[in-house]
Amino acid sequence: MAEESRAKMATTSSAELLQAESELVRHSLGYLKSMALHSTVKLGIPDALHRCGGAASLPDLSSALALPCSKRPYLSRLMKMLAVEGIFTAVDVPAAGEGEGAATAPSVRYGLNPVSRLLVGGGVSPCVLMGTSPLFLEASLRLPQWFQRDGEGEPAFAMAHGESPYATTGHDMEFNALVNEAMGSDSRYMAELVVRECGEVFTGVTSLVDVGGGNGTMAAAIAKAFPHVKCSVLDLPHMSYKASSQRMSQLSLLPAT
Ligand SMILES: C[S@@+](CC[C@H](N)C(=O)[O-])C[C@H]1O[C@@H](n2cnc3c(N)ncnc32)[C@H](O)[C@@H]1O
Repeated sequence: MAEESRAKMATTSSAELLQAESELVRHSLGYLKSMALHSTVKLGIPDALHRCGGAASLPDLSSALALPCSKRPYLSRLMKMLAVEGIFTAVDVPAAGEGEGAATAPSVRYGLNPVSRLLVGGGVSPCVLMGTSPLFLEASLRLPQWFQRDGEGEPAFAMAHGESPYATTGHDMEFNALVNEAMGSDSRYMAELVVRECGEVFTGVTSLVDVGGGNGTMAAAIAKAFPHVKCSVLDLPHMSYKASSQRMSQLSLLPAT
């Protein structure tokens, strides 16, 4: 062991060393929290809880998800982790009856909270899937090299994939759909808030252009709520515009060249 490390260990208590080591392990595996959230969306857990009335015991949730019996015990770990992270609620259900004669063992019911409710019925699930997509994860692994290069230089995504995310959406249709759905789902949710909370900013406005307006979700919501505003969306030609947006007379689409 290097002299310096030995000196450090001599001045640090065993409890502190154990705590420090467990902090490092916790942070090194921190990406598993993102992957647990990714699994939640892929497995359809928020929708399953919603179908169960908003909360369910583990056996009921397993049945609703139609998981193979061999995997059911692991659902408990996943749900416990997600509840600790604030994605679901966890309520202890005490045993019915006492001692040996108890009719049921103590159990836990997991339920939706404001965070996981955003994932019901699709909600903003596409944002979770985009954030945890392999292309973005690979880009994040380029961060050390990005720091080592002088100047602003290429962003980490371009270092990993040789082009910007919006160039990739031009030829990778799966990634294009992922990005469009993520942006659209976020805009749908944000549009509601913008219209409800910030309506006064459109007073006196007769037209607007949403530059980089994606699939036109935000512009369509503004056009619908404020019929006096003529809205245009400028975006790259391969963005898939919502059919409903195209039908609105005061909304036009301007493909960028
Ligand atoms: C972060 S997304 C925002 C999407 C949209 N505002 C929304 O909330 O759904 C950025 C948008 O900018 C668009 N974009 C990127 N480069 C562009 C360019 N050179 N000209 C026009 N739009 C561009 C992308 O296609 C993408 O839709």
